[in-house]
Amino acid sequence: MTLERLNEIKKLLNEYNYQYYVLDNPTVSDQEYDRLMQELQSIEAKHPEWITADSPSQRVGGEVLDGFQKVTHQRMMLSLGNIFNEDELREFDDRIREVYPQVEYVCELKIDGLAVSLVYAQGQLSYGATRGDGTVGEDITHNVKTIKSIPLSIDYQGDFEVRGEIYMPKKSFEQLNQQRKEAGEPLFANPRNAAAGSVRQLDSRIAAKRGLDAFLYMVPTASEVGCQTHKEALDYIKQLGFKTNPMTRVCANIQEVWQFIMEMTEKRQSLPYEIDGIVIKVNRLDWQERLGYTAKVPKWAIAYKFPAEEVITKLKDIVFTI
Ligand SMILES: NC(=O)c1cc2c(=O)c3cc(F)ccc3oc2nc1N
Repeated sequence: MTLERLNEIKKLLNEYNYQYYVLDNPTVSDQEYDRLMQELQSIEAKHPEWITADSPSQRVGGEVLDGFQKVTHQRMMLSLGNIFNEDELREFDDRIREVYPQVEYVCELKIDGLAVSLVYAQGQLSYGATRGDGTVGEDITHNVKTIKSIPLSIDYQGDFEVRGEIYMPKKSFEQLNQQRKEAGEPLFANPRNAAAGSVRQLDSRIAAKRGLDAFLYMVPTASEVGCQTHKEALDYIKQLGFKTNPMTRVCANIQEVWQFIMEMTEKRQSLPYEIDGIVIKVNRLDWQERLGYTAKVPKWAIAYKFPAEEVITKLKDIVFTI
């Protein structure tokens, strides 16, 4: 019966997507994947009433919108306060330790992309939205669906939101600018602009070809699903099938945080995606709540920003001339 075959193929392709795009560890050849996708699309062409929102065929894009809908975030999407050196990091730590003398942090790479909120209902992706002004963002669901590491359905039946960063890997960025150069089109200045320009495309077929990816890093209702710490929240969404960043590290104190920052400053150039800093978060979720927010930023997290590249080259020059 072709409906059984259809469901069997969907299960296979979703599994292959997960292995290839989330685990970065494909187990089948591209040919085998394409053959199955063609079989899926031919069955769906014959039986459009069998097409579901989470079918792998929905990833290739095809919707062309005439404008973006607005979405109001159930919880504000704030940005992070910035610090730029070790002294400011210690000041951040001092402020936290006034309330909690012993505090464990989680350090994450600060992916240089654009923030996204993914909302699921009854296990299906309901919508994806940009941060916008923190309260109202743009509905970019049609383009989010083309990002193959973002699951179209999850094994969680209640309402569920997860937030992260959509980014363009360096390789995709170089390929895209090479194509644009050959086509005589203006180049993107950096992967962040290219990612932002791609998710703002009204035609999802264009976004589908941009090689976008995403890391998820925040679960607003983590404590409601039984997580005590931010690290547990990250592990929770990972087991739901979301892509989380493998470099994340729990640090027992601010010395270990600074050690991580030094290590990542070295490793930064070799990463397959751009980062513009390190995000440091208090690990315990109840302490995050207690520490709270200012009008614009959380008090329990901070972004250490790397010095801009040109500054580094200038400093080298100065040292050289002296
Ligand atoms: N770019 C990032 O890789 C990244 C960004 C944020 C945020 O913007 C952010 C904003 C908040 F209000 C709270 C936590 C956050 O955590 C974050 N964690 C990250 N890893």
